[in-house]
Amino acid sequence: MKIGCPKEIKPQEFRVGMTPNAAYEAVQAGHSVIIETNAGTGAGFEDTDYIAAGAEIIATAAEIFAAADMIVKVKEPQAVERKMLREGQVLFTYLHLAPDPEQTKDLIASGATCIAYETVTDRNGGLPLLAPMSEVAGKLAPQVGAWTLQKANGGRGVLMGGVPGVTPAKVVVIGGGVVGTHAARVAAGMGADVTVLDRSLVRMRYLDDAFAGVFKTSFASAGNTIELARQADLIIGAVLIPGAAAPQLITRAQLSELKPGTALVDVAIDQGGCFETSKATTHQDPIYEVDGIMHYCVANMPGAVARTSTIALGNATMPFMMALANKGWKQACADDAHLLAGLNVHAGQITYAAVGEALGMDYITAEQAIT
Ligand SMILES: NC(=O)C1=CN([C@@H]2O[C@H](COP(=O)(O)OP(=O)(O)OC[C@H]3O[C@@H](n4cnc5c(N)ncnc54)[C@H](O)[C@@H]3O)[C@@H](O)[C@H]2O)C=CC1
Ligand SMILES: CC(=O)C(=O)O
Ligand SMILES: [Mg+2]
Repeated sequence: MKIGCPKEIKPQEFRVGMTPNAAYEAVQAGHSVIIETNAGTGAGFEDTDYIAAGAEIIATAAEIFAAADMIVKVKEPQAVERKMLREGQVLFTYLHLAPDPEQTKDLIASGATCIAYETVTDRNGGLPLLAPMSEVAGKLAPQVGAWTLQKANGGRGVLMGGVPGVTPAKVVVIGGGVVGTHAARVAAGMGADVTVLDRSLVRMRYLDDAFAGVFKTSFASAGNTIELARQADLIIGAVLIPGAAAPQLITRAQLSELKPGTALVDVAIDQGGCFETSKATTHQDPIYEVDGIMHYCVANMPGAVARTSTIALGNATMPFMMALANKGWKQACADDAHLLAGLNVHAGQITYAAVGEALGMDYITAEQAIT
């Protein structure tokens, strides 16, 4: 199979879909790998590293899209990339379709087979291709939250860890999964007073066992959420219902109940965001204010630490990419229900229920798509 990896074109996105190690693995298995020139530079991988791995360097994305049987990327294809996809081609990347009708319509129109990293599952009920980037974004969230809290950035002027004689910042993390746990650990490590809200009692039992004394847990009822939000300096949104649009847990009307200059970091923005007033921002212009409350809503947070993120993502995607290349997408998905769970669009149809439901569009099941 010919595997193609274009340079990411989303603003300030420095990650790359294939590391030289991934290229080497594919080449050793008899596949050919084409990489757009300078695709890895932002993550510290030079064209010469890919050539040493046995890949070929290609001048333009257009040539990659035209030649490759499978495109491996990081972020959802941008409009110009979607025009280059074609029927029979496999796209393996993050998609986040539920809040994105335009992208969904373009992928349907392309006829391509689109497998979304974020809905591939594992046998423990986890999301193995989302997890590494959730670990990164979770660890970044208190860091960017602390920056947003600084007075010059519109924040309350509260230091995360406080100082002797002054209490630390109160941090509320909504959603105690991968993002939430990593965010809570780092915020607690900075000395903040941290509470994690979740609706899963099973998850909260685990968090309490593992992190008692580090951070507190609380059930994410609407009442508890607003009560803790009123006291918070920093609120981190980290909920997920896989594949679906994020539930909105703080409304615009409720912003007036928060302390002026509170920082909201909505990591769940790639699924539409869990605060009513969230809208996606970029690393170039990451924060904005609504009713005196500062919002940070960057949809590709891990791009800020592109080298760490690229290597972490590549470690996770490699076995799935190899299965797709070695067996072809249909056999690979037929053999592995967890990879099949990643199928979001195939040959002009949505194949993931939560995406169809979120967008009010027709869908078939992934099982129907492979039979
Ligand atoms: N902005 C960015 O750059 C990035 C965003 N993300 C996003 O962060 C979000 C969280 O991802 P993960 O932590 O990996 O998911 P996860 O599945 O590990 O955790 C989500 C948690 O939310 C909880 N939850 C669901 N509904 C809830 C509700 N109404 N109230 C309270 N808790 C609720 C679940 O019980 C679960 O524990 C996802 O939308 C993911 O796409 C992930 C990486 C990077
Ligand atoms: C998960 C995701 O959207 C990202 O890493 O950018
Ligand atoms: Mg998006």
